[in-house]
Amino acid sequence: TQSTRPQRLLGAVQQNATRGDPRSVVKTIDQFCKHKEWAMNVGDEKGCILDSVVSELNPATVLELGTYCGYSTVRIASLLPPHARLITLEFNPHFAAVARQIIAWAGLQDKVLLVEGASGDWIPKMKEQFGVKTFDLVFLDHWKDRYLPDTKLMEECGLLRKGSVLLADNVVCPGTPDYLQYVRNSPRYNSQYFRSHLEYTKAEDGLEKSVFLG
Ligand SMILES: Nc1ncnc2c1ncn2CCOCCNC(=O)c1cc(-c2ccc(F)cc2)cc(O)c1O
Ligand SMILES: [Mg+2]
Repeated sequence: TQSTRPQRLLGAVQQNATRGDPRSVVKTIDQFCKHKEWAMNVGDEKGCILDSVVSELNPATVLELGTYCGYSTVRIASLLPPHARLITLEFNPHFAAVARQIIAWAGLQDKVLLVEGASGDWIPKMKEQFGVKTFDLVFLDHWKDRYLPDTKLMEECGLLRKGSVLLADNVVCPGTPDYLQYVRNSPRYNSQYFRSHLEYTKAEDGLEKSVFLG
């Protein structure tokens, strides 16, 4: 049977990256996507912005919506303090299977809980299922039309506290206009746009960082 792009990406990691070395996993994926096949990882340019937000925040509890192959999962988890935890939700079981192996190759499986399913189903169950109180950081990188409803759902479920940070990928390309309008106009958020480029291309894209004010 034909291999899929995520499987080819996993193969590249297993052949070229050093086990237990997150930076080499990240570098290998970026090389693959620049020189072999484009894939929808946040990429190295936006990835550096992600790294700086994570490092500045030093979060104890992180939620990632949309794991894909685990590229941003590895970037985030590699910067977390020892007892911090990252919960990442992936809808597509095939993507999840590849991501588990990439996260394990990076040696980060003890910091990461990968949950398969739709964000809308899991967000209301976070507290009871995983003992989460609130998230210090949420990285939104899943279906672009789910950013706004899931943000409202997180508010309603009491998963955000004063100072919680939402960091959203692709707010320009593919674009999340309803989400942007909400976080930029709501008195409950302080929002800031970090201009960048769509991963591995020259097209404009960026990350929106929104601090929940409670
Ligand atoms: N737990 C969950 N609950 C609900 N839904 C979920 C989920 N987990 C996953 N999903 C489903 C969607 O996951 C992937 C979403 N990401 C993208 O679609 C994406 C697309 C591009 C892109 C593509 C083509 C272009 F031409 C230009 C840009 C770039 C990006 O950086 C992207 O992130
Ligand atoms: Mg993205």
